[in-house]
Amino acid sequence: MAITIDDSMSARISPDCPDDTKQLLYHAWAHDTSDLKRLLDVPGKASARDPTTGETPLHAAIRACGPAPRQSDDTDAADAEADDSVTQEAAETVHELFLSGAIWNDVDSNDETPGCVAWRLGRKDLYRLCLEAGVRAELLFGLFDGYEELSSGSSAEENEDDVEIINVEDAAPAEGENGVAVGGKEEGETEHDNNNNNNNNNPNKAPAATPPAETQDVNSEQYLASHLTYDPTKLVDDQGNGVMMVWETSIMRRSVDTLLRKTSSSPEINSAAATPTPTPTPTPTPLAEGKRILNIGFGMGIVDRMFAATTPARHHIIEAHPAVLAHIDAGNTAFGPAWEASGPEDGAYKVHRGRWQDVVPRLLQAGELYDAIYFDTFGEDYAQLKLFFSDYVPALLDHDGRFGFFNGLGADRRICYDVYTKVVEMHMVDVGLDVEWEEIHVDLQGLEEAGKGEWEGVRRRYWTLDKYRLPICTFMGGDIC
Ligand SMILES: C[S@@+](CC[C@H](N)C(=O)[O-])C[C@H]1O[C@@H](n2cnc3c(N)ncnc32)[C@H](O)[C@@H]1O
Repeated sequence: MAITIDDSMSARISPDCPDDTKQLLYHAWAHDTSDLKRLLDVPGKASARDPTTGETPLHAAIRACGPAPRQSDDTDAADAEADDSVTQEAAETVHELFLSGAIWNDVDSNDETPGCVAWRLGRKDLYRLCLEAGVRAELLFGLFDGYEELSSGSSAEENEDDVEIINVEDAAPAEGENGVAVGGKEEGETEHDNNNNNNNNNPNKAPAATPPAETQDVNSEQYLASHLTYDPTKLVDDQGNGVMMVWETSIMRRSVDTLLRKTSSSPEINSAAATPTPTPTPTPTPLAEGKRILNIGFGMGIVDRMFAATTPARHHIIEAHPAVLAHIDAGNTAFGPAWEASGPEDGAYKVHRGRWQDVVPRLLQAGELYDAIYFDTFGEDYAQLKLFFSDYVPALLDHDGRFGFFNGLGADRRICYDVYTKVVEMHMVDVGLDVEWEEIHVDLQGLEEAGKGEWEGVRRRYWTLDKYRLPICTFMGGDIC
């Protein structure tokens, strides 16, 4: 059920808001940039917040614009001009706030970041400013080696104890943005201890926007020591975290099709990731057989069953969790000893036991090279995915091969998903990889509400978006067709 949000000033700036914060919010709301600048004289002020509503100056500046007028032939030219001028003023205020260290992904009491407000109101230019700030902040965190994972922030109540906000300008010669890991998990010792309490270190299964207070970290070590439960529709750990769910089957299908398709037969590849366009359902494409395939993360074996059906020349699977390996050993899957023995030569079909971080160097040493690599782990942060595609993909992938990964980065919130898309693109370029995004529709029926439908028995709704951006990564100058 859609929640109605009251965007009025009286609803957002509470009577008990401290005076200095009130002044900031009023000036931001009025787009009074020059006076606001005067008030932003102390680091941290740009991210002050109303203790009741969580309103920050960024929220106020964006919210004050109201909904964007609908474009129609009857739009009054004078009204359109007036609106342009408001947007322009708001953009200046937002820009100034970012320069002064405003945090792009603080959430208010409606569980909205400033970017979420901009999107809801149809203020695309302001949304873009928030997106760009998020990308800069995340790249900056990367330079500091500070990835934990993109976080969509936490609720205002969780931030009541905010004490100090450090402006990253003090720490690095950047553009004055606050460093914040966007999309995910817990943060290190930064101001975002206060903002990003989403503790799910898993780029694949991204955290929910506002985790329950009892949410605990999911880290790789704990995950790999946890008890797992398989049922016909999902694999969950002993905290109830969804490791893999059957609703993702269509995403696995498209991933395999994209990695192994012989020719590009659909027009749906869309590299303008942050401004996606709807894509038609593709016609089935013929898949290449006899390829050399590496899949990291067995889970429910969904993607491996699809890979296996193409009769690969090599099919290597890396899996680290003892319970998943025991599930395979117990004969519950088609990937036991008989499958391993069925390969075209010794060792061609194999489940490599252990963490990919330990197994992959051995594969490299053995001179393995693959045509298709898929990466979908659990309990790991973005830094691990980045490490994999930066340090290992260039050595493991044949020159015209394709690499893909489960793209759940920041998938609990549109802006985090968009920020991650850009960040991944930039990091891939750094290592000579090109990424194109195929946008596919996700049927959200049964996925709408936490704890219900598909999410019954799963503690966090890690997917909320109706579009999945499927990455297709190739070497630059290569041909994805
Ligand atoms: C999301 S599931 C993979 C689902 C799979 N794509 C499918 O189609 O069913 C993630 C898997 O990665 C495994 N995993 C997590 N960390 C790993 C690591 N460091 N090395 C290898 N496997 C890992 C988990 O145990 C789990 O089986």
